[in-house]
Amino acid sequence: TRSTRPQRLLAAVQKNATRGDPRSVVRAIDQFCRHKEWAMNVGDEKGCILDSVVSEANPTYVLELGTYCGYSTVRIASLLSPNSKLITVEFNPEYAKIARQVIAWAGLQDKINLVEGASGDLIPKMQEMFGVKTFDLVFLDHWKDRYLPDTKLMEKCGLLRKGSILLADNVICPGTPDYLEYIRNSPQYESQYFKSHLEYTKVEDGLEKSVFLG
Ligand SMILES: Nc1ncnc2c1ncn2CCCCCNC(=O)c1cc(-c2ccc(F)cc2)cc(O)c1O
Ligand SMILES: [Mg+2]
Repeated sequence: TRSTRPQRLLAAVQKNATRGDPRSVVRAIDQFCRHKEWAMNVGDEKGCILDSVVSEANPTYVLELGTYCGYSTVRIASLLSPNSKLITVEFNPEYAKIARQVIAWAGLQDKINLVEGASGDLIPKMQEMFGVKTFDLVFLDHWKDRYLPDTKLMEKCGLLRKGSILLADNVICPGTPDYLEYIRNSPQYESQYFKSHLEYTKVEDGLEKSVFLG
């Protein structure tokens, strides 16, 4: 049977990237998506904004919601300091299978815990499963109608501390209107919009960075 797009993306990584070199994995995926087949990675343009937010935050504990093929997982983990951890949550087992291989190719499996399941089910279990108290940075890139309920759930579970950063992809395209409305009007957050483009296109999109004020 015909291969899937994630399988073809993984093949491009294994063909064009150097084992153990995360930046070459990121570059190989961007090349594949720009010249061969579009895929819903955060991409190179928004990826630079992601890099600057991660570098500035220098987080110890990172949560990513929505792994897909592991592009942003590898991109973030490549910037983390030695004792830090990234937990990434993926709902789709096919995506998770590919992401594990992309993460292994980058040589980052020791920094990354990929857990399969729905964010709404797993968020309440984060403390017991991984011994994490609070997350310093959360990257939201999963179902767009889960951004708001999962943010409220993280607040309720005490997973955010004063200064925790939420970085949300796709707030314009496909769009997360209820999340934007909430986070921009809540006195508990200080938000900033980084205007950019939908990955590999000229369509407007952007990242919303919000600092939890506690
Ligand atoms: N742990 C969990 N819990 C719940 N859902 C979970 C999950 N883990 C995964 N999912 C299920 C999310 C599946 C992918 C989410 N991302 C997206 O849907 C997405 C779509 C576009 C897009 C834009 C314009 C277009 F024309 C077409 C597509 C771009 C993006 O950057 C996107 O991130
Ligand atoms: Mg996205």
